[in-house]
Amino acid sequence: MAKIASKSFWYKYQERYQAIKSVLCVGLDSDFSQLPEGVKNSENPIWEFNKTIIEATLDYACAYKPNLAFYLADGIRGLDALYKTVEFIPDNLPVILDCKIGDIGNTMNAYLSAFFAELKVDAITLNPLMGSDVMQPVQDRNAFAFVLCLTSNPSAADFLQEGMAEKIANWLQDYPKENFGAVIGATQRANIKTMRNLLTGRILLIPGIGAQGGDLKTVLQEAKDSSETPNILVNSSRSIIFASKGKDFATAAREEARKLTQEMKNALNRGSN
Ligand SMILES: O=C(O)c1cc(=O)[nH]c(=O)n1[C@@H]1O[C@H](COP(=O)(O)O)[C@@H](O)[C@H]1O
Repeated sequence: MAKIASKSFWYKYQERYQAIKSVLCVGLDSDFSQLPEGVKNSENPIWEFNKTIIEATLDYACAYKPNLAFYLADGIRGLDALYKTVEFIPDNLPVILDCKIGDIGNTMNAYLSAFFAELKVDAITLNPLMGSDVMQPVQDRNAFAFVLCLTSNPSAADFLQEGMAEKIANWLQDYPKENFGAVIGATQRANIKTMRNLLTGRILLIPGIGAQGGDLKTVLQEAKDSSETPNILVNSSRSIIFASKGKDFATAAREEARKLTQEMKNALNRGSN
């Protein structure tokens, strides 16, 4: 099995953070139905939109996270947009494909070939419900996955009550931090600190601020690691990319990314004083 040759997600994240001190992950949830009217008539609307959004937000992004669902929903054209998007993002910015996969070994290997060898993303999101079968192929390739641990949706409480989130966090301790991070939803306010303590040294991907209502300052205070790097990525999708649906969508996205990055820097600095 070919190992991932390029610099791994873990190192790309650390270097990008040190270079621009931003923990912002721009979510490319480029839902065709939500695109500005002016873009919808182009040959490949999602690609045209993404290119403009990436150019507008590049200075503030620590990482990008396209969500596979929105590309599949636009058929072959959407997949073409996804390939073009991943290729367009500069190599020093890590790309996380949000695909939430988790399956038996040979199926996992097919997914991993598709995403790491063909599409060439730096990391994926992974659903651990099937057990360790889903983790080993990632580690064997020296790839990187964010394991769903405590999600941002309302029904995540079902798993919390069963102690699943803590179980997954404890289970992760047997796997290298260079290969596995964890997803912790920003809406899980009461549990973020506990999860961070169980996941020391690991990169946490935190979705759920903005449109889903998670509180940015609390999240940053509780989720940041005690090391030199906060080891967090705070994802925002709709509130950035659809900040405006008019002709000014690129400047509106840039302004939203700038504002969020500044708010995050302030909150992180305040915590360290
Ligand atoms: O894995 C994810 O990224 C994810 C996990 C989770 O618990 N909650 C969650 O919202 N997400 C994803 O994060 C993004 C959130 O988008 P916004 O609510 O528009 O910022 C979407 O792509 C979701 O699929």
